[in-house]
Amino acid sequence: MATYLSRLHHISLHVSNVDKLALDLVSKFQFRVFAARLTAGARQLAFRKGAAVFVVNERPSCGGEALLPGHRNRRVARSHGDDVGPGCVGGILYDVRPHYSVDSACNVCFEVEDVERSSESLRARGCDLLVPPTRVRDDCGLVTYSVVKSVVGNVCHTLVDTSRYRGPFLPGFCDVGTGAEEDPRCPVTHFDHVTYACPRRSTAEVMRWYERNFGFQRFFICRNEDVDEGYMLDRDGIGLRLTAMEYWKCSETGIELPFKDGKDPDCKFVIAESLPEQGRNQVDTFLEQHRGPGIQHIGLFTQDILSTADAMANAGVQFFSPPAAYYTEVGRQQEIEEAGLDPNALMQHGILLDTDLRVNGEDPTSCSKRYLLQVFTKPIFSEDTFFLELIERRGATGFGEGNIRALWRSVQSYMEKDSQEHSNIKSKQTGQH
Ligand SMILES: O=C(O)C(=O)Cc1ccc(O)cc1
Ligand SMILES: [Fe+2]
Repeated sequence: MATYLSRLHHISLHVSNVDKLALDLVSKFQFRVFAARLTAGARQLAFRKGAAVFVVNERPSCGGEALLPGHRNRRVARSHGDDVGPGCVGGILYDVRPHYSVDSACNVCFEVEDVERSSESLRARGCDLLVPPTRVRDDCGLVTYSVVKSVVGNVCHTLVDTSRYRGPFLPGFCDVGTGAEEDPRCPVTHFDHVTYACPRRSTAEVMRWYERNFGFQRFFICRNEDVDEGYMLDRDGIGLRLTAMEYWKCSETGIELPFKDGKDPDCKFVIAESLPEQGRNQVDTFLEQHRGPGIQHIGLFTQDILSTADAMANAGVQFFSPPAAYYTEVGRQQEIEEAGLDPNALMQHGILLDTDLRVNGEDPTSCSKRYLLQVFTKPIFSEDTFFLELIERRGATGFGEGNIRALWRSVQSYMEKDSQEHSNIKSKQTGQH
């Protein structure tokens, strides 16, 4: 039996400069820092927007962790079944310190009911358990966690059971909430999806790993998608294979969940692989600059993409725009207006609209339109690697073909046209560090 994941708990990023990313998350992306763990050997900050939580960890800039104070303590912390008082632990908690030379989003942490049982069954299935079940406690209670290595590049999954913990986040983190209200202009509620960039011909193995170990289920992005090949975009300059999976179906769990309609918002996982025919592309660039497969982007679900993009852009977030012709294509203005939106407002921030026509029930003459609105931010680290996406779903639950093409083009045209200028800027930035 695969391990049952209750929900996504947080996603962690490992960066060389926590302060820079913290500033971006707070001042540009409107996240709020709410918990921190600052010890001699670890800097870990937690940021929240709705149910979307990022933990930002500082990675050593050189030499690896042997140089860090607290290293010996960390070993003690990791022995099976130890109770760890977080005050005495210098090293990083709830994750492994990645031996990685570039900034990276590389841990998707899941809440599970029984860390010990889940870890044991993952180990029995041949998974690489990087941290065995470990208990951490403070005045607010107890948490158990373990860390398992994913089959995708440097990605790991922390499994955590917080059912016996009452504090603001996790033991060892102190509350640094400022008490500020959420910005109503940015109604981001949760992580919508995580997209992996993977090498050619690796999708099937990745899918099998997640099916077998976490019970993920494949879902089709498009009706004409091939079961074995996935959704292939291999014409018009696009060379992309996409395959999508979700980690559970709400309807099948039969469990009462705390969200509004009784369903936790589920986070989907998308595997992106580049196809060779159309030349070098954004997935190849990711693999090269990230130095291996990993999380390429994360979709933030917003209830209002226009006001979110507007507020974020005013705060300095840069978005990719599709080629200008996108908004003047035949029928596009009408499509946007029919969705009750202003074409100029969408164009201002490069927001894309996809329409999905659904037959209502048995009656083929009764159709309703479902809309999907998306925009990609420019990469948030100094390499052309990880970025965020805003996504608003008005009834549409999957991904739209039109938007995937336009998203692809919006990134591709930036990479191609600006490659020279961009690499100059990047080398200047790197020089400044
Ligand atoms: O549509 C989405 O949100 C996707 O995540 C699909 C996608 C994946 C990778 C790309 O480089 C471009 C588009
Ligand atoms: Fe996406």
